[in-house]
Amino acid sequence: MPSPRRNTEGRPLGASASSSSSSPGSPAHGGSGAGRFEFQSLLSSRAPGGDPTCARLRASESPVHRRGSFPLAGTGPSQAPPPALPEDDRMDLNPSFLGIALRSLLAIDLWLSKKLGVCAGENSSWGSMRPLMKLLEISGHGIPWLLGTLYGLFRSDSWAGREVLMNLLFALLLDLLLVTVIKALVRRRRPAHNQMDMFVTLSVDKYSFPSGHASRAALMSRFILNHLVLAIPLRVLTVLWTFIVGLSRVMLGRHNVTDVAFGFFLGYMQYSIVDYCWLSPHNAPALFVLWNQQ
Ligand SMILES: CC(C)=CCC/C(C)=C/CC/C(C)=C/COP(=O)(O)O
Repeated sequence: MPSPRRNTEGRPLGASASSSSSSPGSPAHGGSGAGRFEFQSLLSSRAPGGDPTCARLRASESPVHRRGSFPLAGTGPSQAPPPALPEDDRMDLNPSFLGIALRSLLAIDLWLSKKLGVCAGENSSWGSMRPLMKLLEISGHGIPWLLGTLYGLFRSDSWAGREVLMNLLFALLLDLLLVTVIKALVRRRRPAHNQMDMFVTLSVDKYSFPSGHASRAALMSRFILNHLVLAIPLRVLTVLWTFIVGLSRVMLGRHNVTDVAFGFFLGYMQYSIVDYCWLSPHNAPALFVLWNQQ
């Protein structure tokens, strides 16, 4: 029986290096061809009256299969059809609309975050603004807020003041806990252009989702607006500070935009939890007993 003709690398002719599995830019590798194919396949299987089986059949005719999985197939009518793909592969070729939307959002997020990361290094286009951004970083850091609250708590001589500060402490600890848990679960790496030169971090702070600074800023600002009587300009400044802290995280290259957006959402929701569980000498007398004894 004649053996198949081979090229100089010993591969059967028709099975070139670029056709085995995937190469950058090839459809199987997620190049533009693959994107187009996936989208067409998705449309045909979702169209009214569209037949998902047909979509799958079209998938088996795709360049991914011809070029990647079956290098010698398709050269004559007598050859057996290629074996069906495993279920997982078909799902990859035919992602849900939600999958495409999420991937697009992620791509926009990465692109925008990189564009906005203008203070990520000394040599970046706005590198001279880096010290100011780092000042904003310290203004939203957990340590000054925790130390300031503890100091206020021990110096306060009014019951109302102690109650507010006790809840502020609870809010800060809750924020630290939730951000740590989510970072450890999601494990999204910080952007590649970030320089890891942050002041006092926890081990989970190598992860970026969600932004702890953004959540703390949103939480603190809602707390302050609800519990301090401030003149309008100071209220505006408080809200402005929150947004500037969030923006500075992206400009410093510490975070992607979605990390900060989710951080704001988280901080906003955390205030609702704190407000709902508001600690007072009536519902948590043990916490206030320290001052009763003074
Ligand atoms: C009581 C205790 C464990 C305090 C630790 C305070 C601390 C080191 C907080 C970390 C703050 C920080 C660097 C957060 C990271 O913020 P991202 O905006 O970069 O996520």
